Amino acid sequence: MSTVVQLRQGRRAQPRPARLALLGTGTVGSAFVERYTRLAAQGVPLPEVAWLCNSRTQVLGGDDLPAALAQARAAAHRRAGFPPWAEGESPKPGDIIVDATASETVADWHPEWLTRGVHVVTANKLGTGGDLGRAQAIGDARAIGGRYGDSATVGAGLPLLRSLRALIDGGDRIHAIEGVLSGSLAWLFSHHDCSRPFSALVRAASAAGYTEPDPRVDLSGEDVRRKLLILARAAGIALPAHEVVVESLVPEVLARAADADVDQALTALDGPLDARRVKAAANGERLCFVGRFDADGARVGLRALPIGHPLCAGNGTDNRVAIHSDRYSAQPLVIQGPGAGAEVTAAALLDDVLAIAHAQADSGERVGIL
Ligand SMILES: NC(=O)C1=CN([C@@H]2O[C@H](COP(=O)(O)OP(=O)(O)OC[C@H]3O[C@@H](n4cnc5c(N)ncnc54)[C@H](O)[C@@H]3O)[C@@H](O)[C@H]2O)C=CC1
Ligand SMILES: N[C@@H](CC=O)C(=O)O
Repeated sequence: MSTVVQLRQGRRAQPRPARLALLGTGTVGSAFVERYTRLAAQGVPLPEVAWLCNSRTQVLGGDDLPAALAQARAAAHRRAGFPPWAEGESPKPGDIIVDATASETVADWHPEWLTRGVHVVTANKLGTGGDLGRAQAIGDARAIGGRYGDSATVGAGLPLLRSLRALIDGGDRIHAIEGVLSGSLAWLFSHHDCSRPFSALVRAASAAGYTEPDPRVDLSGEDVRRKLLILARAAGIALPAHEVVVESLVPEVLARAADADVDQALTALDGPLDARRVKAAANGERLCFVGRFDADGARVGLRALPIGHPLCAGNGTDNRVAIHSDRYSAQPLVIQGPGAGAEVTAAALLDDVLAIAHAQADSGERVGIL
């Protein structure tokens, strides 16, 4: 074999390093950068962060990620136009998009990126927890294209989706899933003793990074609906969003408030929820926000449960979820642990990034080592 042929073959075999783009530099995106920086300093091999983007700007990653993050977060508000990441270089097959936004626009891109062989790792639940058509497009695209890391979308990385998929891969059918799926609502109802207004607790949960960017998404049951849809669809049930019966906690005046007025309008929660708390306590019950699907349908709402009820056993932001399947029919498989917070969510995103990087290395695909 001539030297030229050897050189050409050598070049072809050399994979281009995978690059990572972080979309979203808010609570979760910032925790992602913090954890990434810490892991990199520990010598964990990670794909290079090439870009950081938010709704206002796109900046290059480079060697000093915290500085790039600060630059992105300081960018001025922009009124209109394409999202900044849509105006720059397109990701290539093997690159990894980390979606730490709550954006419908970004979720709409998930199937497109996957089809192009770009991997998607997401904390944004709208991809598979929103419109059924989009969730199915993601399912089709991940079967032929990039990998989809969704650990952060349910339980903020608790091994829920992973366990569910392992049961299904092992031949089990899923009969029902029921549980406390909202970390912020779990925290709120475990702290709600009427000594402080419920609205003050909501502000505290928001400041701690447990709520969605708009806390009404949690309080309306919408966030739990999304998680229930993600679980049901992962179990093979093509459940449309409108078939989940949702009991919202949001009074009309809060639901209609403009974004700037939400904080003030939160006080509309105080009277009705104090009344429900007092009634439940008088009956020896505790308030729990529960989601459930089974053969009879799917339902999300606030329930008053006996204090010793297994779903009431968690603390703080704990999610507690029971999976009933063929092998777990007499007693369900129960998974419990912190289900909200920027650090656990960022850890779940990085777990998925690392799993993709390892799979790339194993299969000889593009792999980037920092
Ligand atoms: N806080 C938690 O415990 C958990 C949060 N999540 C999810 O993480 C996601 C992010 O939440 P937070 O960080 O609290 O939100 P945030 O509001 O603090 O940050 C959102 C970021 O997305 C950016 N963004 C919005 N539209 C964009 C677009 N079109 N293109 C690029 N960037 C865009 C914003 O500029 C901002 O930087 C949400 O989808 C949430 O549901 C998931 C699991 C747990
Ligand atoms: N707002 C969510 C955060 C995690 O998904 C919750 O309260 O559980």
